[in-house]
Amino acid sequence: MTPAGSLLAARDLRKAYGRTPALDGVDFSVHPGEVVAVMGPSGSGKSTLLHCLAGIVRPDSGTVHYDGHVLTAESDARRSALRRSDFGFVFQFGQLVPELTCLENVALPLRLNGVKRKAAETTAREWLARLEVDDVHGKRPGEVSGGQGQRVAVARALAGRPRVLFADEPTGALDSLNGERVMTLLTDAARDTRAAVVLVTHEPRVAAYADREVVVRDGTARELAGTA
Ligand SMILES: Nc1ncnc2c1ncn2[C@@H]1O[C@H](COP(=O)(O)OP(=O)(O)OP(=O)(O)O)[C@@H](O)[C@H]1O
Repeated sequence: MTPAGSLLAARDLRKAYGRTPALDGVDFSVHPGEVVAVMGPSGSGKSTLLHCLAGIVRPDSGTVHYDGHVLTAESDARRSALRRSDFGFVFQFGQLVPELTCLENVALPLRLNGVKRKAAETTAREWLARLEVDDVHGKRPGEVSGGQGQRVAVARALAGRPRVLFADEPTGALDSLNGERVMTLLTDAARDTRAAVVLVTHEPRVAAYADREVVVRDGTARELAGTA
């Protein structure tokens, strides 16, 4: 069972790395179009939770439901396919392919999902414009600034119209002005497309863009009062 209306929900997730417990009975859910911030101190289990929710890491016990699938019961191949078709990812660093232009980077996930080159590049151009970086089409990631590169990464994550966007410290490498702009563009675009967003951050000013905040501490999660 998943909470009514939720798109992605986890129940009683537990995960240890050897003798180090990372998750110790975590419940979590997110609705379509909702942005949920996952906060907590360093080492509290935020990234592990994100990786379990996205089907990258298999928890030791507990379940993850996604849109009628029990993600935790699916094969590795099926979880990879779902990740490619339904999920988008934005990380702090190094996610663009250095040999490709920014336009090709944004078009890449669409191409991998079978979209023809021309259509993929048209969509990629629209997303680069939406993220206010339409001047970097022909440049490679090494030739653009950190803020521009992060906007390209957000464009790439959203261009495939993911139903869930996973963002792990998406502004961690940016100055505060760039960070705020990226968060505004990211959350506006996600809300427009009704994507659910799982946003891992340790910065309250980034979490402020979320509809709800969940705090992970010592492997357990609780709702931050007043944000639900
Ligand atoms: N691959 C791994 N192998 C061993 N231990 C790990 C691994 N990944 C995480 N851990 C441990 O699990 C716990 C939770 O780590 P996790 O990365 O989920 O925390 P976090 O809240 O995301 O931390 P940070 O904010 O520093 O990124 C920590 O004690 C960490 O050392």
